[in-house]
Amino acid sequence: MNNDIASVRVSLADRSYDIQIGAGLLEKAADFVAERGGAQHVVVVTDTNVDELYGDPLADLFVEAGVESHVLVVEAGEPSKSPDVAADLWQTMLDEGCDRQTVILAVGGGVVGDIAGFVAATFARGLRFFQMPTTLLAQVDSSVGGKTGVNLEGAKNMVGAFWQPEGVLIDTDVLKTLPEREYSAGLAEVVKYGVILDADFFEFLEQKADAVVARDAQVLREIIQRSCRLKADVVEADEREQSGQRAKLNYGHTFGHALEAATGYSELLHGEAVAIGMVCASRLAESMGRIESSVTRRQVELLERFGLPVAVPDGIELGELSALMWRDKKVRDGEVHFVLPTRLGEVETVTSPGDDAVLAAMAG
Ligand SMILES: NC(=O)c1ccc[n+]([C@@H]2O[C@H](COP(=O)([O-])OP(=O)(O)OC[C@H]3O[C@@H](n4cnc5c(N)ncnc54)[C@H](O)[C@@H]3O)[C@@H](O)[C@H]2O)c1
Ligand SMILES: O=C(O)C(=O)C[C@@H](O)[C@H](O)[C@H](O)COP(=O)(O)O
Ligand SMILES: [Zn+2]
Repeated sequence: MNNDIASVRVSLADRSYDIQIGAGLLEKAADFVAERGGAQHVVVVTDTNVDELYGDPLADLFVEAGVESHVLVVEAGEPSKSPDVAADLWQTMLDEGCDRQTVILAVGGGVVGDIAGFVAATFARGLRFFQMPTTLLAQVDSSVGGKTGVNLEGAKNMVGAFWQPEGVLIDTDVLKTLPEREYSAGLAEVVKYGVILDADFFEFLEQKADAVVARDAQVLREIIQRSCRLKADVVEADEREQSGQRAKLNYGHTFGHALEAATGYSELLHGEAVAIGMVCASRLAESMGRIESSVTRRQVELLERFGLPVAVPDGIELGELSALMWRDKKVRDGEVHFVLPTRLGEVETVTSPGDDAVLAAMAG
């Protein structure tokens, strides 16, 4: 194992925690939770793919550490982020004798992290919770910041809670087994950070694009650390999305979530929908005269280089997408709010730009 561990602190008063990033950290999982959680009983929530790859070594680690553990496995994929699956997990935990001393460890991608976090926030009115993200998307985004929840039909993440983990352990080695399409999906959220917060980071991604695609270990580690720091800064400033700052992290998501809902959460991956959504949002900003066309062009080129889609797929009715946007959590006083770029590295929120402009942005 490479002992070089990077650490990112998320400072949230009594809810502060560390994100540890390094190669081979999976083998520290049991100690990481036991040291912080003082845990005697850990419920590991994971999915079928991750369990197949990492379930056995993980279970051995808990035995060696003398910590009793149960593994609860959900079906891999977005449909598992549902109220029904949450209810199954609550019931199983009750049947297994879980109580308020039980600690939950999410091991998987954003689906596992979001549903395990939601169960942690709600079972017995709240359990201690840790994240071990295993997709790039989860390592750069979903494991940090405490948004947890499930989808309703036609409305993404509509039921949930803010519930911070008490620690996040990121083993960059597990990305070696991540399928190409899932790796690309994670890169969409990485590009997002460059557009909304950090033009230098965007340029770094452009310059290192080949190394990024090749999953170069050093570049990956830098990307994960910088992304976690950028997200932590936003979460520290606006933990519960009240002041408008956290809404920046939603760039591309008003279009993206509508795309995911319109396709039944099964055709497009979240990162793919966000990639298309960012291009739609940028085009919308361009049509309103808010940015130069080069801002959109550079996003399109980088997203394509990373193997991501940049246009609404054929067969999706644009009017239906537009209607689904009214279920966005950023709707206030009957107005849809879009996060739009003002230049690379900066965004602002714009209220109801008009249906025609929104439809035109999606049409391309
Ligand atoms: N809470 C947040 O702040 C936040 C942020 C961004 C996204 N999200 C949510 O995250 C979800 C998407 O997460 P995701 O992209 O990680 O998808 P995912 O959790 O579905 O994981 C993608 C796939 O990769 C597999 N997998 C996971 N780790 C693997 C590994 N190391 N090797 C091989 N296969 C592996 C999984 O089994 C799954 O099939 C969406 O529901 C999205 O809404 C939440
Ligand atoms: O952490 C946040 O805040 C984000 O917006 C990050 C997004 O990438 C993520 O997809 C999030 O789950 C979207 O949140 P929602 O509030 O729009 O459901
Ligand atoms: Zn997202």
